[in-house]
Amino acid sequence: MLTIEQLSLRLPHYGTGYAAWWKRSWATCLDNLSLHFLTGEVHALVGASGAGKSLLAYAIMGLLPASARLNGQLCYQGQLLDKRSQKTLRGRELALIPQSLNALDPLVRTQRQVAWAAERAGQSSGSARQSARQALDHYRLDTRAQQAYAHELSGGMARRVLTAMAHVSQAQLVIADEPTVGLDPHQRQRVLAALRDLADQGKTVILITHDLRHALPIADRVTIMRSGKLIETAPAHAFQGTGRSLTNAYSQALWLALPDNAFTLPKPCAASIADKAAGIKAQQEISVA
Ligand SMILES: Nc1ncnc2c1ncn2[C@@H]1O[C@H](COP(=O)(O)OP(=O)(O)OP(=O)(O)O)[C@@H](O)[C@H]1O
Ligand code: NI
Repeated sequence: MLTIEQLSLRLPHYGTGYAAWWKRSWATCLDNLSLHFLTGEVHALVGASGAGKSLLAYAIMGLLPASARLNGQLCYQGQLLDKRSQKTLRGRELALIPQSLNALDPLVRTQRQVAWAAERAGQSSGSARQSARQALDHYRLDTRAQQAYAHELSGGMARRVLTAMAHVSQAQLVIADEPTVGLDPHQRQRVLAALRDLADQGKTVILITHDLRHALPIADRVTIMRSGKLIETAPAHAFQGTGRSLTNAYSQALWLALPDNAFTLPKPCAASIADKAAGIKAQQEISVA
């Protein structure tokens, strides 16, 4: 349903220090990515902080900064996805549940915000109000939460409001950027279940996370990213045992570095020791972050 072909992204980057602040160079933030997302799947994008996950989401949504230099091609339902079509499809066919909860308007009550999302997708104001109520009920937000302002919601509730907005937009492609950050296990479970539910209804869900453990229970496939590059795409069930079905040492290391898997660590062979060490370090950095 969405195909990415040889996508590269460069962003301007300014020197530091008195002598160099005005010098502009270009940083390659996404490096020649090719990837295909299927209808009805939860596809997890997993990688450490700075891997390029959010930038890939912005590239798909057409929300990159004006200075961005993008090469390569995006195709949605067989049609070229360019700036113009992204603008038309955003909020209708394509929805982003953003990483920052600041995306909620602090001055508007929950139900009204969700109704606006439905109106943007083409519903009349009456039916938008009804869709908003239904969606918020569906995500188990009670009447009090539906009438609350953003600052009165818990992190988990706010994520479910953002998910309800994606739900009423009827989007076929939903990208959830780090939806589990800062949530307790119960809230996290609810948010992940809501995303799985969207995929089971035939939508495509891209789940961006730095935590493989959160992705695996609901993902069909997992793509590992590192420093703007795609490392490996594998079915979620490949992440088991000693990770032998994974083809890349970094993916294996990410899997084996999870706390519950530490005891299965095999004696690393000389050729992969460096990459495994890097992977474990990345995982530790992630855990600290
Ligand atoms: N507007 C920007 N201008 C220049 N560089 C940027 C910009 N946005 C992001 N970057 C750089 O691109 C790289 C990838 O950023 P991105 O936000 O996509 O990472 P991420 O994988 O989503 O990380 P996180 O898990 O921390 O959200 C980082 O090194 C970041 O510093
Ligand atoms: Ni991000």
